[in-house]
Amino acid sequence: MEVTARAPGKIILAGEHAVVHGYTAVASSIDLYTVVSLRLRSEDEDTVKLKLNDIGLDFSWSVGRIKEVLSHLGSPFSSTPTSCSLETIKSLATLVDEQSFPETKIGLASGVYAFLWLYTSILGFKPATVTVSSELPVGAGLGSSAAYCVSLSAALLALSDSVKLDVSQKGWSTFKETEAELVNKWAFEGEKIIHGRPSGVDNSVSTFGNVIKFKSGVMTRVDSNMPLKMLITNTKVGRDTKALVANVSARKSRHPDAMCSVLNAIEAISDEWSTIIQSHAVDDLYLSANEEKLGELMEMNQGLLLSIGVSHASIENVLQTSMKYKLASKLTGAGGGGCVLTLLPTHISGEVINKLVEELGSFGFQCFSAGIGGKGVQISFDHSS
Ligand SMILES: Nc1ncnc2c1ncn2[C@@H]1O[C@H](COP(=O)(O)OP(=O)(O)O)[C@@H](O)[C@H]1O
Ligand SMILES: C[C@@](O)(CCOP(=O)(O)O)CC(=O)O
Ligand SMILES: [Mg+2]
Repeated sequence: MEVTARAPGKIILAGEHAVVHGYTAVASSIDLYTVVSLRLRSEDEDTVKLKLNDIGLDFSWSVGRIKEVLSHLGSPFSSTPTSCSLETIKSLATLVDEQSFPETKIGLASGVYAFLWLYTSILGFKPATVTVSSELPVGAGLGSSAAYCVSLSAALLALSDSVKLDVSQKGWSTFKETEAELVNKWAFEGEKIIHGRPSGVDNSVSTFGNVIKFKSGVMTRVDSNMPLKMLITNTKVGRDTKALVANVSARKSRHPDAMCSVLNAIEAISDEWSTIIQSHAVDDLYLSANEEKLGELMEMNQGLLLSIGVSHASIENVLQTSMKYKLASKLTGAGGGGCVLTLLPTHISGEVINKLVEELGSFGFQCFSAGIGGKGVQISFDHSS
Protein backbone atom coordinates (compact mmCIF):
# COMPACT_ATOMS: atom_id res chain seq x y z
CA MET A 1 0.00 0.00 0.00
CA GLU A 2 1.26 3.45 -0.88
CA VAL A 3 -0.05 6.75 0.41
CA THR A 4 0.71 10.21 -0.97
CA ALA A 5 0.20 13.39 1.04
CA ARG A 6 0.46 16.92 -0.26
CA ALA A 7 0.61 20.05 1.87
CA PRO A 8 0.60 23.66 0.64
CA GLY A 9 3.10 26.42 1.27
CA LYS A 10 1.98 29.78 2.58
CA ILE A 11 2.42 33.50 2.44
CA ILE A 12 2.30 35.61 5.59
CA LEU A 13 0.21 38.67 4.72
CA ALA A 14 1.04 40.45 7.99
CA GLY A 15 2.67 39.68 11.32
CA GLU A 16 5.68 37.40 10.72
CA HIS A 17 8.14 37.37 13.65
CA ALA A 18 5.63 39.26 15.84
CA VAL A 19 3.60 36.02 15.89
CA VAL A 20 6.54 34.18 17.53
CA HIS A 21 6.14 36.56 20.51
CA GLY A 22 2.38 36.14 20.89
CA TYR A 23 1.16 38.90 18.54
CA THR A 24 -1.33 38.34 15.71
CA ALA A 25 -0.38 37.28 12.17
CA VAL A 26 -2.55 36.72 9.09
CA ALA A 27 -1.47 33.99 6.66
CA SER A 28 -2.83 32.25 3.60
CA SER A 29 -2.10 28.94 1.91
CA ILE A 30 -0.83 29.03 -1.69
CA ASP A 31 -1.29 26.41 -4.39
CA LEU A 32 2.31 25.19 -4.40
CA TYR A 33 2.77 21.86 -2.66
CA THR A 34 5.24 19.56 -0.99
CA VAL A 35 4.40 15.96 -1.85
CA VAL A 36 5.40 12.96 0.28
CA SER A 37 4.86 9.40 -0.85
CA LEU A 38 5.20 6.58 1.64
CA ARG A 39 5.36 2.91 0.77
CA LEU A 40 5.63 0.26 3.47
CA ARG A 41 8.13 -2.46 2.58
CA SER A 42 7.93 -6.11 3.53
CA GLU A 43 9.46 -6.93 6.94
CA ASP A 44 12.35 -8.90 5.36
CA GLU A 45 13.59 -5.78 3.53
CA ASP A 46 14.53 -4.24 6.89
CA THR A 47 15.38 -0.69 5.76
CA VAL A 48 13.95 2.80 6.01
CA LYS A 49 14.77 4.81 2.89
CA LEU A 50 14.36 8.57 2.58
CA LYS A 51 14.69 10.27 -0.81
CA LEU A 52 14.81 14.06 -0.74
CA ASN A 53 14.47 14.92 -4.43
CA ASP A 54 14.70 18.72 -4.13
CA ILE A 55 18.01 18.72 -2.33
CA GLY A 56 19.39 15.66 -4.11
CA LEU A 57 20.02 13.53 -1.02
CA ASP A 58 19.09 9.89 -0.35
CA PHE A 59 19.35 8.03 2.95
CA SER A 60 18.99 4.40 3.90
CA TRP A 61 19.05 3.06 7.45
CA SER A 62 18.63 -0.53 8.56
CA VAL A 63 15.81 -0.84 11.06
CA GLY A 64 18.22 -2.69 13.36
CA ARG A 65 20.62 0.28 13.40
CA ILE A 66 17.81 2.75 14.18
CA LYS A 67 16.68 0.53 17.06
CA GLU A 68 20.24 0.21 18.34
CA VAL A 69 20.87 3.97 18.39
CA LEU A 70 17.50 4.95 19.87
CA SER A 71 16.62 2.10 22.25
CA HIS A 72 18.53 3.55 25.26
CA LEU A 73 16.27 6.62 24.97
CA GLY A 74 13.17 4.51 25.53
CA SER A 75 12.09 4.08 21.91
CA PRO A 76 9.62 3.12 20.54
CA PHE A 77 8.59 6.67 21.49
CA SER A 78 5.16 7.89 22.49
CA SER A 79 2.75 7.82 19.57
CA THR A 80 1.07 11.03 20.79
CA PRO A 81 2.66 14.35 19.73
CA THR A 82 5.73 14.84 21.91
CA SER A 83 8.74 17.16 21.70
CA CYS A 84 12.06 15.67 20.69
CA SER A 85 14.61 16.05 23.51
CA LEU A 86 18.09 17.46 22.89
CA GLU A 87 19.54 14.08 23.84
CA THR A 88 17.40 12.37 21.18
CA ILE A 89 18.42 14.94 18.56
CA LYS A 90 22.05 14.05 19.30
CA SER A 91 21.30 10.38 18.63
CA LEU A 92 19.39 11.24 15.46
CA ALA A 93 22.43 13.26 14.38
CA THR A 94 24.55 10.11 14.79
CA LEU A 95 22.24 8.27 12.38
CA VAL A 96 22.50 11.14 9.88
CA ASP A 97 26.29 11.53 10.22
CA GLU A 98 26.76 7.84 9.46
CA GLN A 99 25.32 8.51 6.01
CA SER A 100 28.09 11.06 5.25
CA PHE A 101 25.96 14.16 5.08
CA PRO A 102 27.71 16.60 2.68
CA GLU A 103 29.30 19.52 4.56
CA THR A 104 27.93 22.07 2.06
CA LYS A 105 24.36 20.97 2.81
CA ILE A 106 24.70 20.72 6.59
CA GLY A 107 22.00 23.40 7.08
CA LEU A 108 19.50 20.87 5.72
CA ALA A 109 20.32 18.20 8.31
CA SER A 110 17.64 19.34 10.80
CA GLY A 111 14.99 18.38 8.23
CA VAL A 112 16.34 14.82 8.30
CA TYR A 113 16.30 14.80 12.13
CA ALA A 114 12.67 15.94 11.95
CA PHE A 115 11.91 13.09 9.55
CA LEU A 116 13.50 10.50 11.85
CA TRP A 117 11.66 11.85 14.89
CA LEU A 118 8.27 11.85 13.18
CA TYR A 119 8.90 8.49 11.55
CA THR A 120 10.03 6.56 14.62
CA SER A 121 7.36 8.15 16.83
CA ILE A 122 4.43 7.59 14.48
CA LEU A 123 5.35 4.34 12.68
CA GLY A 124 7.90 2.80 15.05
CA PHE A 125 10.30 0.57 13.15
CA LYS A 126 8.37 -0.46 10.06
CA PRO A 127 10.53 -0.74 6.92
CA ALA A 128 9.47 1.77 4.28
CA THR A 129 10.45 4.06 1.43
CA VAL A 130 9.61 7.75 1.75
CA THR A 131 10.03 10.19 -1.15
CA VAL A 132 9.75 13.98 -0.80
CA SER A 133 9.47 16.49 -3.64
CA SER A 134 8.27 20.05 -3.60
CA GLU A 135 7.08 22.86 -5.86
CA LEU A 136 8.18 25.31 -3.17
CA PRO A 137 11.62 26.92 -3.04
CA VAL A 138 13.33 25.52 0.07
CA GLY A 139 14.33 28.15 2.65
CA ALA A 140 12.76 31.16 0.91
CA GLY A 141 9.94 32.23 3.25
CA LEU A 142 7.08 30.28 1.66
CA GLY A 143 6.86 27.77 4.49
CA SER A 144 8.63 24.82 2.87
CA SER A 145 9.62 23.53 6.32
CA ALA A 146 5.99 23.49 7.47
CA ALA A 147 4.74 21.90 4.22
CA TYR A 148 7.47 19.24 4.63
CA CYS A 149 6.48 18.49 8.24
CA VAL A 150 2.73 18.55 7.51
CA SER A 151 2.94 16.27 4.46
CA LEU A 152 5.29 13.87 6.29
CA SER A 153 3.05 13.73 9.37
CA ALA A 154 -0.04 13.23 7.19
CA ALA A 155 1.48 10.36 5.21
CA LEU A 156 2.86 8.66 8.34
CA LEU A 157 -0.38 9.01 10.29
CA ALA A 158 -2.39 7.75 7.30
CA LEU A 159 -0.60 4.37 7.56
CA SER A 160 -0.46 4.28 11.38
CA ASP A 161 -2.85 2.83 13.94
CA SER A 162 -3.51 6.32 15.40
CA VAL A 163 -5.83 7.30 12.55
CA LYS A 164 -8.56 5.24 10.90
CA LEU A 165 -9.13 6.39 7.33
CA ASP A 166 -11.30 5.09 4.56
CA VAL A 167 -8.52 3.72 2.34
CA SER A 168 -10.97 2.83 -0.45
CA GLN A 169 -11.37 6.53 -1.35
CA LYS A 170 -10.13 7.49 -4.80
CA GLY A 171 -8.24 10.73 -5.56
CA TRP A 172 -7.32 13.45 -3.05
CA SER A 173 -9.24 13.59 0.20
CA THR A 174 -9.03 15.80 3.28
CA PHE A 175 -8.76 14.70 6.92
CA LYS A 176 -11.57 15.03 9.43
CA GLU A 177 -11.08 17.91 11.88
CA THR A 178 -9.71 15.81 14.78
CA GLU A 179 -7.33 13.92 12.46
CA ALA A 180 -6.14 17.20 10.89
CA GLU A 181 -5.48 18.51 14.41
CA LEU A 182 -3.29 15.46 15.09
CA VAL A 183 -1.39 16.03 11.81
CA ASN A 184 -0.93 19.68 12.80
CA LYS A 185 0.39 18.83 16.28
CA TRP A 186 2.95 16.39 14.91
CA ALA A 187 3.99 18.85 12.20
CA PHE A 188 4.55 21.48 14.91
CA GLU A 189 6.93 19.07 16.68
CA GLY A 190 8.84 18.68 13.39
CA GLU A 191 8.93 22.47 12.89
CA LYS A 192 10.41 22.81 16.40
CA ILE A 193 13.35 20.64 15.32
CA ILE A 194 13.90 22.76 12.18
CA HIS A 195 13.06 26.26 13.51
CA GLY A 196 13.87 26.13 17.20
CA ARG A 197 10.97 28.36 18.22
CA PRO A 198 8.14 28.25 15.65
CA SER A 199 4.91 30.12 16.34
CA GLY A 200 2.80 27.39 14.74
CA VAL A 201 1.24 29.67 12.11
CA ASP A 202 2.97 27.95 9.17
CA ASN A 203 2.02 24.37 10.05
CA SER A 204 -1.53 25.48 10.90
CA VAL A 205 -2.16 27.20 7.56
CA SER A 206 -0.52 24.32 5.69
CA THR A 207 -2.76 21.81 7.52
CA PHE A 208 -6.06 23.71 7.39
CA GLY A 209 -5.56 25.86 4.27
CA ASN A 210 -7.43 29.09 3.42
CA VAL A 211 -6.72 32.35 5.23
CA ILE A 212 -6.13 32.26 8.98
CA LYS A 213 -5.43 34.60 11.84
CA PHE A 214 -3.03 33.24 14.42
CA LYS A 215 -2.15 34.45 17.91
CA SER A 216 -0.52 32.68 20.87
CA GLY A 217 -1.04 29.23 19.38
CA VAL A 218 -4.71 29.84 18.58
CA MET A 219 -5.94 29.77 14.99
CA THR A 220 -9.07 31.55 13.75
CA ARG A 221 -10.36 31.03 10.21
CA VAL A 222 -10.73 34.25 8.21
CA ASP A 223 -13.50 34.38 5.65
CA SER A 224 -11.76 36.39 2.94
CA ASN A 225 -14.11 38.18 0.57
CA MET A 226 -11.48 40.04 -1.42
CA PRO A 227 -9.86 38.82 -4.62
CA LEU A 228 -6.19 38.97 -3.64
CA LYS A 229 -3.42 38.85 -6.23
CA MET A 230 0.23 38.93 -5.22
CA LEU A 231 3.37 38.82 -7.30
CA ILE A 232 5.94 36.69 -5.46
CA THR A 233 9.58 37.60 -6.07
CA ASN A 234 12.22 35.16 -4.94
CA THR A 235 15.43 37.13 -4.37
CA LYS A 236 17.22 33.74 -4.24
CA VAL A 237 19.24 35.04 -1.30
CA GLY A 238 19.49 32.07 1.06
CA ARG A 239 18.58 32.48 4.71
CA ASP A 240 17.70 30.43 7.70
CA THR A 241 14.49 30.95 9.65
CA LYS A 242 16.00 29.60 12.88
CA ALA A 243 18.83 32.19 12.89
CA LEU A 244 16.54 35.13 11.96
CA VAL A 245 14.01 34.24 14.67
CA ALA A 246 16.85 33.98 17.23
CA ASN A 247 18.23 37.40 16.16
CA VAL A 248 14.83 39.05 16.68
CA SER A 249 14.56 37.50 20.15
CA ALA A 250 18.03 38.80 21.00
CA ARG A 251 17.07 42.32 19.84
CA LYS A 252 13.90 42.06 21.95
CA SER A 253 15.91 41.26 25.07
CA ARG A 254 18.25 44.19 24.38
CA HIS A 255 15.43 46.72 23.75
CA PRO A 256 12.28 45.29 25.39
CA ASP A 257 10.22 48.50 25.42
CA ALA A 258 11.00 49.63 21.88
CA MET A 259 10.47 46.12 20.51
CA CYS A 260 7.19 45.79 22.38
CA SER A 261 5.91 48.97 20.70
CA VAL A 262 6.99 47.72 17.27
CA LEU A 263 5.36 44.32 17.78
CA ASN A 264 2.14 45.97 18.99
CA ALA A 265 2.11 48.11 15.85
CA ILE A 266 2.55 44.96 13.72
CA GLU A 267 -0.40 43.38 15.54
CA ALA A 268 -2.58 46.42 14.73
CA ILE A 269 -1.64 45.95 11.05
CA SER A 270 -2.60 42.25 11.14
CA ASP A 271 -5.95 43.08 12.76
CA GLU A 272 -6.69 45.70 10.13
CA TRP A 273 -5.71 43.27 7.35
CA SER A 274 -8.20 40.69 8.56
CA THR A 275 -11.00 43.27 8.91
CA ILE A 276 -10.43 44.59 5.38
CA ILE A 277 -10.31 41.25 3.61
CA GLN A 278 -13.47 40.08 5.36
CA SER A 279 -15.49 43.08 4.20
CA HIS A 280 -17.71 42.75 1.10
CA ALA A 281 -16.88 45.21 -1.68
CA VAL A 282 -20.09 47.02 -2.64
CA ASP A 283 -18.57 48.45 -5.82
CA ASP A 284 -15.28 48.98 -7.68
CA LEU A 285 -14.52 52.20 -5.84
CA TYR A 286 -14.81 50.47 -2.47
CA LEU A 287 -12.57 47.63 -3.70
CA SER A 288 -9.89 50.07 -4.94
CA ALA A 289 -9.98 51.98 -1.63
CA ASN A 290 -9.47 48.70 0.25
CA GLU A 291 -6.62 47.68 -2.05
CA GLU A 292 -4.96 51.01 -1.36
CA LYS A 293 -5.32 50.47 2.38
CA LEU A 294 -3.77 46.98 2.13
CA GLY A 295 -0.88 48.47 0.14
CA GLU A 296 -0.27 51.03 2.88
CA LEU A 297 -0.43 48.33 5.54
CA MET A 298 2.16 46.31 3.63
CA GLU A 299 4.47 49.33 3.45
CA MET A 300 4.09 49.95 7.19
CA ASN A 301 4.61 46.27 8.02
CA GLN A 302 7.75 46.21 5.88
CA GLY A 303 9.11 49.33 7.63
CA LEU A 304 8.60 47.67 11.00
CA LEU A 305 10.26 44.46 9.78
CA LEU A 306 13.25 46.56 8.72
CA SER A 307 13.34 48.04 12.22
CA ILE A 308 13.53 44.60 13.84
CA GLY A 309 16.46 43.67 11.59
CA VAL A 310 15.03 41.14 9.13
CA SER A 311 15.15 43.02 5.82
CA HIS A 312 18.02 42.67 3.35
CA ALA A 313 19.56 44.68 0.47
CA SER A 314 17.91 42.31 -2.03
CA ILE A 315 14.51 42.87 -0.40
CA GLU A 316 15.01 46.66 -0.43
CA ASN A 317 15.85 46.36 -4.13
CA VAL A 318 12.49 44.67 -4.83
CA LEU A 319 10.68 47.34 -2.76
CA GLN A 320 12.30 50.21 -4.64
CA THR A 321 11.67 48.60 -8.02
CA SER A 322 7.98 47.96 -7.32
CA MET A 323 7.62 51.49 -5.87
CA LYS A 324 8.61 52.88 -9.30
CA TYR A 325 5.38 51.30 -10.55
CA LYS A 326 3.46 52.66 -7.52
CA LEU A 327 3.09 49.15 -6.11
CA ALA A 328 3.46 48.18 -2.46
CA SER A 329 5.59 45.25 -1.31
CA LYS A 330 6.72 43.53 1.86
CA LEU A 331 8.91 40.56 2.67
CA THR A 332 7.10 37.36 3.61
CA GLY A 333 8.25 34.70 6.07
CA ALA A 334 11.43 35.14 8.03
CA GLY A 335 13.09 37.68 5.67
CA GLY A 336 16.85 38.18 5.40
CA GLY A 337 16.46 37.38 1.66
CA GLY A 338 13.90 34.86 0.43
CA CYS A 339 10.59 36.03 -1.03
CA VAL A 340 8.85 39.41 -1.31
CA LEU A 341 5.12 39.98 -1.96
CA THR A 342 3.89 42.77 -4.23
CA LEU A 343 0.18 43.53 -4.14
CA LEU A 344 -1.31 43.55 -7.65
CA PRO A 345 -4.50 45.66 -7.59
CA THR A 346 -7.47 44.31 -9.59
CA HIS A 347 -7.20 46.99 -12.27
CA ILE A 348 -3.46 46.86 -12.92
CA SER A 349 -2.59 46.35 -16.59
CA GLY A 350 -0.75 43.27 -17.81
CA GLU A 351 1.77 45.60 -19.44
CA VAL A 352 2.81 47.08 -16.08
CA ILE A 353 3.17 43.63 -14.54
CA ASN A 354 5.31 42.46 -17.47
CA LYS A 355 7.62 45.49 -17.17
CA LEU A 356 8.00 45.00 -13.42
CA VAL A 357 8.72 41.27 -13.82
CA GLU A 358 11.28 42.04 -16.52
CA GLU A 359 13.05 44.63 -14.36
CA LEU A 360 13.09 42.33 -11.34
CA GLY A 361 14.36 39.51 -13.55
CA SER A 362 17.28 41.71 -14.65
CA PHE A 363 18.58 41.59 -11.04
CA GLY A 364 18.50 37.79 -11.15
CA PHE A 365 15.27 37.58 -9.13
CA GLN A 366 12.56 35.10 -10.05
CA CYS A 367 8.91 36.23 -10.17
CA PHE A 368 5.84 34.06 -10.11
CA SER A 369 2.26 34.14 -8.90
CA ALA A 370 0.32 31.54 -6.95
CA GLY A 371 -3.32 30.91 -6.14
CA ILE A 372 -4.12 32.21 -2.66
CA GLY A 373 -6.28 30.50 -0.05
CA GLY A 374 -6.78 26.92 -1.29
CA LYS A 375 -7.24 23.68 0.62
CA GLY A 376 -4.88 22.42 3.30
CA VAL A 377 -3.24 18.99 3.50
CA GLN A 378 -4.73 16.15 1.45
CA ILE A 379 -3.99 12.45 1.00
CA SER A 380 -4.48 9.87 -1.68
CA PHE A 381 -4.12 6.06 -1.51
CA ASP A 382 -2.66 3.97 -4.31
CA HIS A 383 -3.93 0.40 -4.30
CA SER A 384 -1.90 -0.84 -7.23
CA SER A 385 1.39 -1.17 -5.30
N1 LIG B 1 11.45 19.56 0.12
C1 LIG B 1 12.30 19.50 1.13
N2 LIG B 1 13.25 18.54 1.18
C2 LIG B 1 14.11 18.48 2.21
N3 LIG B 1 14.12 19.34 3.26
C3 LIG B 1 13.20 20.32 3.26
C4 LIG B 1 12.25 20.45 2.20
N4 LIG B 1 11.47 21.52 2.48
C5 LIG B 1 11.91 22.02 3.65
N5 LIG B 1 12.94 21.32 4.14
C6 LIG B 1 13.63 21.61 5.42
O1 LIG B 1 13.22 22.90 5.85
C7 LIG B 1 14.34 23.82 5.93
C8 LIG B 1 13.95 25.18 5.40
O2 LIG B 1 13.08 25.77 6.34
P1 LIG B 1 13.08 27.30 6.67
O3 LIG B 1 14.44 27.82 6.93
O4 LIG B 1 12.06 27.46 7.71
O5 LIG B 1 12.57 27.98 5.31
P2 LIG B 1 11.10 28.01 4.66
O6 LIG B 1 10.19 27.29 5.59
O7 LIG B 1 10.76 29.45 4.56
O8 LIG B 1 11.23 27.41 3.32
C9 LIG B 1 15.43 23.15 5.10
O9 LIG B 1 16.72 23.50 5.59
C10 LIG B 1 15.15 21.66 5.27
O10 LIG B 1 15.68 21.19 6.50
C1 LIG C 1 9.35 34.29 11.06
C2 LIG C 1 8.12 33.40 11.22
O1 LIG C 1 7.04 34.21 11.69
C3 LIG C 1 7.70 32.79 9.88
C4 LIG C 1 8.77 31.95 9.24
O2 LIG C 1 8.36 31.48 7.96
P1 LIG C 1 9.37 30.78 6.98
O3 LIG C 1 9.98 29.61 7.67
O4 LIG C 1 10.43 31.79 6.62
O5 LIG C 1 8.56 30.37 5.79
C5 LIG C 1 8.44 32.32 12.25
C6 LIG C 1 7.22 31.60 12.83
O6 LIG C 1 6.12 32.18 12.86
O7 LIG C 1 7.41 30.48 13.30
MG1 LIG D 1 10.00 27.53 7.69
